Amino acid sequence: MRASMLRFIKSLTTSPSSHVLRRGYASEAVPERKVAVLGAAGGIGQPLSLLMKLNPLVSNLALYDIANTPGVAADVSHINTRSEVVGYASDAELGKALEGADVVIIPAGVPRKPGMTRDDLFNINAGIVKGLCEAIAKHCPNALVNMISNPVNSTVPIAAEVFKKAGTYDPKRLFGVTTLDVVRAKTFYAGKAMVPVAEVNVPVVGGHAGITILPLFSQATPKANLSDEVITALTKRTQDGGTEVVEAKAGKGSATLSMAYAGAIFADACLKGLNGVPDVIECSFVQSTVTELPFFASRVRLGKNGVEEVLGLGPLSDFEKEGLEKLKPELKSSIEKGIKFATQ
Ligand SMILES: NC(=O)c1ccc[n+]([C@@H]2O[C@H](COP(=O)([O-])OP(=O)(O)OC[C@H]3O[C@@H](n4cnc5c(N)ncnc54)[C@H](O)[C@@H]3O)[C@@H](O)[C@H]2O)c1
Ligand SMILES: O=C(O)C[C@H](O)C(=O)O
Repeated sequence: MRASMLRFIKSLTTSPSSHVLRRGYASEAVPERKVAVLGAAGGIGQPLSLLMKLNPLVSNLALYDIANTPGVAADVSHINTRSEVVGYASDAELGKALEGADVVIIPAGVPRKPGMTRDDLFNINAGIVKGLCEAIAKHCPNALVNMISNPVNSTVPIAAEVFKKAGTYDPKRLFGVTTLDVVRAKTFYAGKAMVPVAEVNVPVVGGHAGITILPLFSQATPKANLSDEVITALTKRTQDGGTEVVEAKAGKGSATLSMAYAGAIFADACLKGLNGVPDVIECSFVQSTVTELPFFASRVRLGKNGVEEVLGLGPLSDFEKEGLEKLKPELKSSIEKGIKFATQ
């Protein structure tokens, strides 16, 4: 997945776009696909919009934000790639931004400052996500929704409840984006295992906050003989990856560039699945029966209708089994908090 993303970015800088459209993303003509980014002018939204503009699977790119959209849309629209870009700048234009969308990516909402947990964002972001999901239910109920806004462990259940209330809920079409946890786990593992990072695979399961993020380094490939101490340190660094960035940015927000990259990887996987590309697998926080919790992140096979199959956890080490049991109460309460907010 990562290699193909890098390939298409490279190809776009060296080839005319007509050439790019013939490249191997699908054997037949590349179908029309509309992607909407909600929160497109933000720290994540801007580089994510750029990356979606570079993606040859996208034919229409709708950029929506409540502030600064016209400048971002004008800027991105000048790039000579396939998609047509339209900016939508106010609540009144949200419906048009969403109409006909195949994939809706939501990075709208406030980010953390040092000392905050993701749950501290709940009071502001829950309302933002609820409003945007009500509009999705009305204007593009069949879209695949990629939820980036934090706290993901609660915003995904909020979205599910909004869609249920509107009668449009399809669990196959709602995704919490946890790809950044996988991106981090791969990078940190490659550094310790001394293996080429592009070849690394590490599933990350659970949720997207602190100890609910559970990287399964026992299943990492290429295999490496790492000590228990190193695995413990890698696990902690992956769980604290967001905080590492929040602290380094010292009050100027959280991860934006690595998140845009991760969001673009996940949206690309959704588009490939919709287009019928086989064996597209990414980790995501989805409705699940893998554990007793109603939502859980694990590897998911993507297809023409979104989630084709939620894959199981596979064999866990004792350390991972312990981590799994430890994360459940926190994840459960974050899910319940989201459901309560959306149903009250
Ligand atoms: N899932 C993840 O792995 C992950 C990673 C990084 C950040 N995040 C989360 O993503 C969110 C955005 O982070 P950021 O750094 O881009 O923040 P930001 O403040 O830079 O950008 C947020 C954007 O959302 C817009 N916005 C606010 N309310 C809106 C609404 N109702 N409709 C449309 N747009 C609206 C703002 O105008 C702003 O442009 C935060 O909640 C952050 O915690 C998640
Ligand atoms: O840490 C944050 O607040 C942002 C995001 O969830 C991340 O993992 O980087």
